[in-house]
Parts: sequence; C-alpha cells; structure tokens
Amino acid sequence: MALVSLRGLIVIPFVILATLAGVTVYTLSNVTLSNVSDNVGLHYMQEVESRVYDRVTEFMAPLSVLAELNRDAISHHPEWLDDLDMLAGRFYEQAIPYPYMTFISLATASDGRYINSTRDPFGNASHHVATNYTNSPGSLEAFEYDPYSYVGKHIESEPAYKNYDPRSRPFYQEAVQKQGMVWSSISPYFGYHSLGVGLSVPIYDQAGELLAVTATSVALVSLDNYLQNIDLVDNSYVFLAETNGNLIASSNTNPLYQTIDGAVQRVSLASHQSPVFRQAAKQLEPGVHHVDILDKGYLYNVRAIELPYGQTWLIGVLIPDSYYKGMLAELSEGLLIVVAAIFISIALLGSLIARYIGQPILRLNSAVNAHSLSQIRTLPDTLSHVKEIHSLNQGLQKMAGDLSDVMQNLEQKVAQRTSQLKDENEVLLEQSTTDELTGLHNRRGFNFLSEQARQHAEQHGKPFAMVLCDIDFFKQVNDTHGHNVGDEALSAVAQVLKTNFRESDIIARYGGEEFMLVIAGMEKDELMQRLQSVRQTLVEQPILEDVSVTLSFGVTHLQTLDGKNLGDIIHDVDTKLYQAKNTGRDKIID
Ligand SMILES: Nc1nc2c(ncn2[C@@H]2O[C@H](COP(=O)(O)OP(=O)(O)OP(=O)(O)O)[C@@H](O)[C@H]2O)c(=O)[nH]1
Repeated sequence: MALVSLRGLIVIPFVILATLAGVTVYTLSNVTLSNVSDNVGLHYMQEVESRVYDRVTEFMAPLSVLAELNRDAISHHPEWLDDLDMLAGRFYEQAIPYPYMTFISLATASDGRYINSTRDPFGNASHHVATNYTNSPGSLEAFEYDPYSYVGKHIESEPAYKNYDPRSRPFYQEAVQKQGMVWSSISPYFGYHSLGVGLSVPIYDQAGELLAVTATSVALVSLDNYLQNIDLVDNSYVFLAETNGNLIASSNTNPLYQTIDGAVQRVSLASHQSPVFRQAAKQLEPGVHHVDILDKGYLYNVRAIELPYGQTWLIGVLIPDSYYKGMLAELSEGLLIVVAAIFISIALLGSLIARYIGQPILRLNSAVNAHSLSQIRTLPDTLSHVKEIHSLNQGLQKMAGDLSDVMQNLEQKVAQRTSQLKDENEVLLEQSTTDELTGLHNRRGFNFLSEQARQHAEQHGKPFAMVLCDIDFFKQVNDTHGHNVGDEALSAVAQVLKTNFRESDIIARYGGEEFMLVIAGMEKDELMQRLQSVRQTLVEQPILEDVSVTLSFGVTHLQTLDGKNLGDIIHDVDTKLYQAKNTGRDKIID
C-alpha cells in the first residue's frame, strides 16, 4: 500500500482547493468585469449621446414652437397683417433668447410684403429687422429694432435686395404646396460660414383663405461647435447627420460642405476624410454596433432624433475598445493580485496547519523510530495543542516510562542473577578443580594451573621444579585398616605436603595415592630440604597410632626451563618415581 505523508495530505488538497478557488474567482470576476466594462463603455457612449440628443432637441425646439405660435396667432388675427411693423417687432423680440435664431419671417400672400428678424449667428452684425415695404416698395432693407415703432432707423451698411418677392422663394412655395409645416433643406447661409435649416408654414384665416407664410430658421454652426467641444475620451467621435448620411455637425473639425464652381456640396459620412466616419456610414441603423477601423475596435451607437414634422436626424457616437478594455485590464490586474493573495494565504494557511499538526507527529514518529525510550521520554509534555496528538504524546510517554521501569527492574534482576551465577560458577569451578577428599587441586586443577606456572617461570627466568610422589604400599593400608583409614591417610599426607610448602606452590592429587607438586622460583636445595621435611614429618607424626606411611619421590628441578614442556617434565618425574619404587621405595630420586 502506498504511503502518503501527513504534510502532503494536508498541503496538497489546500493547494488544489486554493488553485480551483483562485481560477474560479478569477474567471467569474473576469467575465463579470468584462460585462461591467462593456456596460461602462455602453453607458458612457449613451451618456454622450443623451447629452447630444438633449442639446439638439433643445436647440431645435424654438423653430417649431415659434412657427406654430405665430401661425396660430396670426390665423386668429388676420388684421395684424395690416401692420407688419408690429409683427417685425414681435419676431425680433421672440428671437432675443436664441442667439442662433437667424430668421423669423413672414410673407403676405396677397401682396408679397415681407418682414423678418435677422440675427448674425456669429454675433458680428447687429440683431435687426428687415422689411421690403418701408423705404422703397419691393426693396428688402435692414432696420434697427425700435421698441416704440418696431421698425427703427435704416441700417445703411446692410445690403438691400431689390425686387424681393418672398413668394418666389422656396420656403414660401414649399409651405404653400404642402399646406402645412415644411422643413427646408439644410444648406449654407449666404454670407455666413454655417449650415442652416428652417421651418415654414402657411397661415390661413378662419375661412381657410391663405393669408401668409411664416418661417423660422436656425444656424447649425452652434451644434457643430458643441460637438467639437464636447469632452470625450481620446479617439472618440460624435456626429450628427441626416438619414442620408449628410453631416450636420461633428466632433471633427473638417468642413461640413464645400463650394465647387459656385455649387454647394455637402460632406457626407461616406465621403468624409476620416476613415472612422467613412466606416460609420456603412452602418446607420439605430442601435449598438462593434466596428473595426484600421485594426482598432470601436463601440458604435446610432440613435435617431425624431424632430417634429417628420424630420429625423441621427446621432452617432464611436468610442474605442481600448477605453473600456484598458479599464478592464487595470481591474484584471488588481483582481489577479487579489486572487494571488488569496491563493498564497490559503496555501500558507494549509502549510501552517500541516506544520501545526505535522511537526509534532514527525517528532513523535522520529522518537518512536529511534527505538530509544529516552528519546520518547524527553519529548516535551506540551508537544502539541491538538487534543488527539497531545493525548498520543502523553500515552506514549507513559508507556515509555512504564517500559523503562520494567527494564530497569529486569536489568537489576539480571545483574543479581549474573552475580549469583558468577559465584556459583566460581564454586563449581572450585569444586571441579578440587579434590574432595584432600582439598588439594585435582587432576583438572593441576592441568589448569601447571602450564600457567611453567610459562610464568619461563618468562621470568625462575627455577622450575616438579615432584611426583606416591604412598608406598597403600593397598596394604586399605586392605589392613579399611578404606576409611586409607582415606584418612590420603588426607594426612596432603596436609603434610601443604604444611611443608608455600601457599603459591601447586600441590595436586595426581592419581589415587599419587601427588604432584609444581614449585616455581625455589632453589633445588630448599626443595630437597622441604621434601626431606615431609618425609621426616610422616615418620614423626603417624597417621593413626599404629599406622604410618612413607612416600617415594621423583624430582626434576630445572634452574632454567629452556623451552622444556610440561609433558617432558612429567615424563621425567614419572620415570624417576618409577625408579624410586623399583629401588626400595621411601626415597627421593632426582
Ligand atoms: N582408601 C583409598 N584407597 C585408594 C584410593 N585410591 C586408590 N586407592 C587404593 O590404592 C591402592 C594402590 O595400590 P597399588 O597400585 O597396588 O600400589 P601400592 O599398594 O601402594 O604399592 P606400591 O605403590 O607399589 O608401593 C589400591 O588398593 C587402591 O584401591 C582412595 O581414594 N582411597
């Protein structure tokens, strides 16, 4: 089974979750932001368009309002046509609030008299009135406005138009023909660099008889100025056009018409110098469009302005994608930072949790795997504040403590037992190397000690001697006095030997009634004296009252060992003992 590390188990899911959360949040937010930015773009565009819409409708409103007002008033007061001066004054006063109201005029149907309020749209010339009946009949001339007589002083500087019959002018004829309110075509004013547009309407009396035609006209240069000065984001465009695409006003400073060979030619969107307007011309349907112009994307909105009396104009607004997409990029960047911060925080949190849980477990793990109770016991009591890990630590420590006590007990018991065994071993060794009857070394004890003594003497250059002695006629002792007495004799001989030799000398019971002595570091004379003393003692101190024994000796004394081994020496003493036995016993052969 594959093993998973605790840290991996915690950190990996955290990292996966953080990534999933981050990607989801980022994607959703980006989609939302994208929508928001599209809406912001759209909203901005519609905001601009609304401002233009309001401006245009407000600007154009007086045309129809005044034309209707004058039509209705005069229709009910045909007698006013008898005093056109008063009407000239009325028109002048009506025009005062509207700086771009170039003309408010009236022409009588019966005799072609004509009056107007005339205003220079650029404000250079005075606002005045003009009539064609005051100075000389049929001559259209300019007069100052006079609050009392309305038609005041003649203005000499203004040109006069001879034989001016308004009834031949398009404004009059079109209105009469239509028998109602009619828009003039948009065209430049004579003498002013501005397009103008007008409304004219026939006035009938209550019986339906044509009395006159009244008209209003406005200079459109104001709208052009307005669009040129409107505050727009970079690379944005606004235009006002007729439904046929002819421009009325635009944010672009290019001229709106040209005069070629005396003929006026309006500039249309399609023929405009700007590629943006040319592209816009291809899509004049009201609504929102996305267009690409010279590799740049634009949001493009077209809105229709329905003016009174069937006139429709179009407002077009184009804003570059970069405006709102740039905003999106900025927001996305911010979002990315937020998402990254969330991701890092979650991963960090996972890491901390893994560390908080994992670290103590790793310590527990390494202490347990070190197979050392002391490592477990030296773990801090507050290894972790996690309840389960804390309890595991406490449990392990308790277990390690108990185990440690048990082991200590065991060690003491083992030590005790080992010491006992050692003592027993020593006793056993002692027993196994000691002759039970005499308390001397037995044959095994002799073998164990004699070689050591030989080596020691050889190393230290000491004299080395071996003596093999045997009780003479011992069989007879047994046979005569019994085996117990034989045993006592053996013990007595052993005691005599011990008494006559040193503690350091090795005295062993070598066979049934044979004794072997290993004497190191003793001169031969001394040795011989001691042996004689043994013989003497046995004579002087009988074993029992009537039982005494003698010994035969084979002796080899070497002043230096010179590499001689025990086997050779034993063989030598054995031979000498044999000689002693064969030559009368109770003697020492050396
Ligand atoms: N009581 C007693 N007798 C022993 C013991 N070990 C050996 N013997 C006896 O010692 C006697 C030795 O006899 P032999 O070998 O014939 O020698 P010997 O009678 O001493 O004669 P020589 O050595 O030739 O002088 C035997 O009768 C053994 O039974 C012992 O531990 N106790």
